[in-house]
Amino acid sequence: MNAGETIPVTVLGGSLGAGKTTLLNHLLTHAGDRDIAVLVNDMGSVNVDAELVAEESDLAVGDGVTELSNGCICCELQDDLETAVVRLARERSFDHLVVEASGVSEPGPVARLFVASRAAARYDVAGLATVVDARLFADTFGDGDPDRTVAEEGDGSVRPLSDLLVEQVESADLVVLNKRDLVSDAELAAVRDAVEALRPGATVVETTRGDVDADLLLSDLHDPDAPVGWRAALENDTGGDESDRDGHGGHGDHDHSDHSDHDHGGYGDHDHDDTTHAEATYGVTSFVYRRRAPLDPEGAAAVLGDLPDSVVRAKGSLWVAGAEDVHFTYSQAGPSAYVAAAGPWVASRPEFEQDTYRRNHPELDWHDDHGDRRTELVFIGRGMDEDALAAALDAHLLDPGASADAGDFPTDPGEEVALAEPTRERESVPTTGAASEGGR
Ligand SMILES: Nc1nc2c(ncn2[C@@H]2O[C@H](COP(=O)(O)OP(=O)(O)OP(=O)(O)O)[C@@H](O)[C@H]2O)c(=O)[nH]1
Repeated sequence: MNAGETIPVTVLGGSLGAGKTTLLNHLLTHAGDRDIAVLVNDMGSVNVDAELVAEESDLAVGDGVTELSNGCICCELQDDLETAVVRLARERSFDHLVVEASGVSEPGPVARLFVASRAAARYDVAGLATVVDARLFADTFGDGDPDRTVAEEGDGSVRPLSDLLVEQVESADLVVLNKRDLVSDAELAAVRDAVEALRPGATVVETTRGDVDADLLLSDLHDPDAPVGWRAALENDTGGDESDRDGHGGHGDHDHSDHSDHDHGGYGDHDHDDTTHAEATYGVTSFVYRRRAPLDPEGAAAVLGDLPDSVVRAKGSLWVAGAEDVHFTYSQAGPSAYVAAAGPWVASRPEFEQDTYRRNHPELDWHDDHGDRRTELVFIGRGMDEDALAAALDAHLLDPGASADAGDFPTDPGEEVALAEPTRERESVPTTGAASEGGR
């Protein structure tokens, strides 16, 4: 590398036991004459992964492989990671850096480190690769063994594995469907469907024991502008002309403004996002439910806490009666669904703040009466009964200002409550190969 040149970085993510270390070893033994530096993060105090990688590749820890232990690099080890990568670039010359994030790290924040820190001057993100345990994914989003749908976070708390799987796929440029040998063709097709829906446009490859093509993995795959599935649906939808968004034109038989026979400010629709590759290729559809009216809290919680299995992912904003100043966000992935208080609506802030905000965000969808208050949810799934889903939510629409008790909904910014969550038992979480393959 010449002075001043940046080093490409590939961030490797994936759930616990998905096969990241196996893939890394495959990569190191098939790297040809490339000089690859590897940075491995492991959750335990002993960095098992670094040792395994070093062992199999004849590299000593501290030589080609640098270890960071005792934490998750997306949160408490960010500073260490930054220091380590800057030091690495100073002390050694190499062609490519691969960072293996622990199985519970979110790859996004790790990648951002290389864009927005001291490391940015030395590195360029070439891609985010997510290794998916195809077996685990099929189980989590298929029939679902609830005991397996839990992962432990760095701080010792638990969160549904399904959430993490979804996030790791959503941010990937390359999705490696590993453990091909443990799924049937039909299961693999279903996993591909879901992955395509969550991350349209990502490159998807199938591997056994991480036998990924080194050239592909190390190539420049990163598209920072490629939106994740749900965001793509939302953006495609809001990108339409105003008449579409008002439900007065455009999407013909998918326009459900007639579900709300009372006037909610003339803003009710339910549109297909019919532009995605996933839909054309895999029969995966998404649609946006958007209403300018508050939802009855209890009814909304009942519907959104028990979505049909056909929905793989749902996400968006909620306007909830009884808490009309709180902008709620909603996120569902497989068997888990959460509502969080994101803070006040812009329309609930003092007027001068509203003006400033709107000046700085001209794209903000603003309604004369309701400001930015809205319910706007995108649903991604296979074979969804969109009419039934829209009707189920419409049944709980109230008039703006209607009194209601928002009882269980969170109100402090950042506070989150579960509308649905899988069984939270730690002992069945696959943390090693033996455990992840047990019970199959
Ligand atoms: N059957 C099968 N087993 C695999 C495959 N790839 C990896 N494994 C096994 O799965 C287990 C976990 O693989 P690792 O490479 O350690 O996974 P990891 O993602 O690095 O795991 P963590 O670091 O704990 O997150 C090991 O026992 C591997 O031998 C595969 O394609 N098929």
